[in-house]
Amino acid sequence: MAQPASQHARTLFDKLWASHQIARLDDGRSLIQIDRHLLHDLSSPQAFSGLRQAGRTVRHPEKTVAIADHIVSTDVDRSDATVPGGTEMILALRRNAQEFGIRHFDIGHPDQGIVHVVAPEQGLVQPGMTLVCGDSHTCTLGALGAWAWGIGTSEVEHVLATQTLAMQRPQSMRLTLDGTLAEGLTAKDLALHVIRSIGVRGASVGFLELAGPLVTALEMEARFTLCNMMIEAGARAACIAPDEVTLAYMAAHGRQIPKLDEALQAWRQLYSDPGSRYDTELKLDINLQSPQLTWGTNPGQVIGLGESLPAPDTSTSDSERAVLAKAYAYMGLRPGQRLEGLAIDRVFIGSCTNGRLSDLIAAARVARGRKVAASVRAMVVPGSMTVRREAKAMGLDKVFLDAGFEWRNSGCSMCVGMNADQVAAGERCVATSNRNFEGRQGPGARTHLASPASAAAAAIAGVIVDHRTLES
Ligand SMILES: CC(C)[C@H](C(=O)O)[C@@H](O)C(=O)O
Ligand code: SF4
Repeated sequence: MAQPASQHARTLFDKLWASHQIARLDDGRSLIQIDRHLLHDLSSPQAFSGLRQAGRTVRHPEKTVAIADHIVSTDVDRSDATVPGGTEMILALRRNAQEFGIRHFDIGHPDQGIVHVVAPEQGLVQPGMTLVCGDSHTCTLGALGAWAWGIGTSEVEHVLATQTLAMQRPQSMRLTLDGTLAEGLTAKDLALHVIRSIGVRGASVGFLELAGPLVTALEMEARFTLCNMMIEAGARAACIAPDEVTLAYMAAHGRQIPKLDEALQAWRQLYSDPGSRYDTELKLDINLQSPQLTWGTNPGQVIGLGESLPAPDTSTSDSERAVLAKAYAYMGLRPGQRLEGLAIDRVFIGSCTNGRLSDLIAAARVARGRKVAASVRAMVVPGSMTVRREAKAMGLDKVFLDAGFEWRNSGCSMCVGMNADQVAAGERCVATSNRNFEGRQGPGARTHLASPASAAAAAIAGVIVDHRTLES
């Protein structure tokens, strides 16, 4: 029988909740202190309009940071011009940041990029913080031991005005990952495999702690990738307790944090005490041997290379059958087929999932000295201009350009069909991003989510292929 949770043993979430709860409200909710608020071009203009209409102002501009990323052009000689309606939003964010005195990583800023890439790079996320942004992939930032989650537009307005949020204490869960990853597989393969295993609602909680040997073995950037994908399993926030890997990252990126040395010590207390229990506990024993890619239209429809696409069986319900049939029709695939050898048209390497330096290094390892297939248009979009600069200093720009990849400026780009970077209807794209929903990369676009190495290999081969057969 399971041991009852010890009275005093607290989970990481218990600690984060207790240290940010500033009041209990009569309706059963609690008022939570928000340490950092990130804004982007797409989800903030409406919130500012509401704020103005209510005659309010920004309570803590110094805790608020704005970043232009979703709608911006990624052309190397870009301006504010982008898709219809987009420029207005870029200008609105600029105006709002200026008027309320908010630091802004605008187009042209040397460190502009995707909000979830820029924030940790610039030391804007710290272990133990509460951090919110009007964006579901804010869960990425919990990799540093922060409680970071995505909020809606009315909540954005509330945080702007008060630097707090009223909320019910959310359900919490710990997912422990144990086992092995074969050589050449990455956090992206692991994340896709986890979502395949537990389903797109398998971790539908407000707070998910990721733990276990497979998690702690990951480098910091790989942890961002894993946490980033957990919203696709339903988790609003995903968090990894700070350890030496986290603290080394903070020592490098948090130099402007006052009393950093003391902070580094304090962050060591942010872990789940032995004997503490989450509302739900789940453990996966993983033995991953092949690259994982999505074949369908949600991030749980994943297959390992070497496997055949699933056919409905006797245990499949009618509604599941309908979902499968729709995904197959949209993707132009059939049960029993394999992904290897499937011809592709586009490759996208970037996004807040896999647009960091280590991702570009992994892709370049495959691309070096090779050529993108004539039938493929492939682009590399660094997650931030900082990443772009660092990659360039390593000569990666040259590797990609020589191979025939486009080497673009930073932004959300082809992860989301909201700027000029889109996949045409019927085209098949291998993408390192996190969502493969119908129309996500453009109406009728067919997306296969994959790791940077898998994406680079597909660009070279012109078909889906196991990158380990190419790597030099
Ligand atoms: C547009 C934005 C609000 C959205 C999100 O919430 O995640 C986007 O970033 C995404 O990845 O779908
Ligand atoms: S890169 Fe994609 S997932 Fe990330 S914030 Fe931008 S649109 Fe959302």
